[in-house]
Amino acid sequence: MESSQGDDGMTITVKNLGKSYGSLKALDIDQLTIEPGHTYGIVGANGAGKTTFFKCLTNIITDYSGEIIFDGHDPKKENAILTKMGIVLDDLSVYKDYTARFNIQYFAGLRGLYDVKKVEQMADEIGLLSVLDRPVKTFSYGMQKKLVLLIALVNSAEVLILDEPFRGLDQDTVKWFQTYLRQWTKQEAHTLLISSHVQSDLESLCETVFVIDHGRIIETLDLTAQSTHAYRLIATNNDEEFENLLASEAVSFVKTEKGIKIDINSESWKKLYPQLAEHEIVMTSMTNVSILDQQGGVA
Ligand SMILES: Nc1ncnc2c1ncn2[C@@H]1O[C@H](COP(=O)(O)OP(=O)(O)OP(=O)(O)O)[C@@H](O)[C@H]1O
Repeated sequence: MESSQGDDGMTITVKNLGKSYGSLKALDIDQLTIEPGHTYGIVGANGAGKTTFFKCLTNIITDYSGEIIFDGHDPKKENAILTKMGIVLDDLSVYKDYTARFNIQYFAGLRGLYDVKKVEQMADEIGLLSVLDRPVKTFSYGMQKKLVLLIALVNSAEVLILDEPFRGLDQDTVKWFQTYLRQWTKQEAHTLLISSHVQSDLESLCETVFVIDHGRIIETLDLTAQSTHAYRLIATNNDEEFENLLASEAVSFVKTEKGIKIDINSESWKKLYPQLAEHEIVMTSMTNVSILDQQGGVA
């Protein structure tokens, strides 16, 4: 088994990972590596297997087949390795009868780390300072979400695993956490793995995105490599003529329900674009296509 030492961060390798609920195969991942110091997203439809995957990674689910290895350590046998991880799952499992401050102290104390000033400053910035001494059961969903995120962030983790971390948060708080995470991931050896149904969250935070479908990783998108492409959905006054022109000039395109998808940075499109007027083709709309909608690219 491979092993890395010191402060180089943690490599997570997944091999032949399988998890079933009764007859339902919820997870079936052949091979996947999470490199230290990188940022990863995971996308997939409801029920695709994201939470199950995160629960296996964090040892909440242990009856999986195959292996998950952290720097040569099997977390099922050596669960101390999990103290290097900060985890936020959607079920908000904290001690609800106790105060927010107790929960922060308790979970941070498990790692022997607790910087009161840092915690209070962060709590202040996200509007939790005045309620730190209230029992968590009196918190709204959003306040509880802020608390579990705060706990994950103050714990000086090397790896953050965040399942839908921004669901239920207001826009200002989402921006605060995104800014914090961007700074956090810039520090060497910090690794982020995040799921979100909001594509812009992943685009702004992740270098690599795994697409999961029925428990399988069906695609791995390199968002850094795709940044040179700029896909647009274009509608015109005469789509049929427009498509003929694109085909005759060898401009790659995909016809979708919402319009004709084109990489407007491609050389062939740049050459064709000035000719549209000659052919009496007028663009009636042009909208951005998210990178994560570009799976499979342009034909
Ligand atoms: N405890 C459980 N018992 C039985 N089936 C389960 C259980 N947990 C999850 N499943 C099933 O496993 C599959 C994967 O669920 P999972 O929660 O991992 O999906 P997800 O991608 O996180 O979905 P969502 O985006 O809706 O949160 C689904 O078909 C789900 O119904």
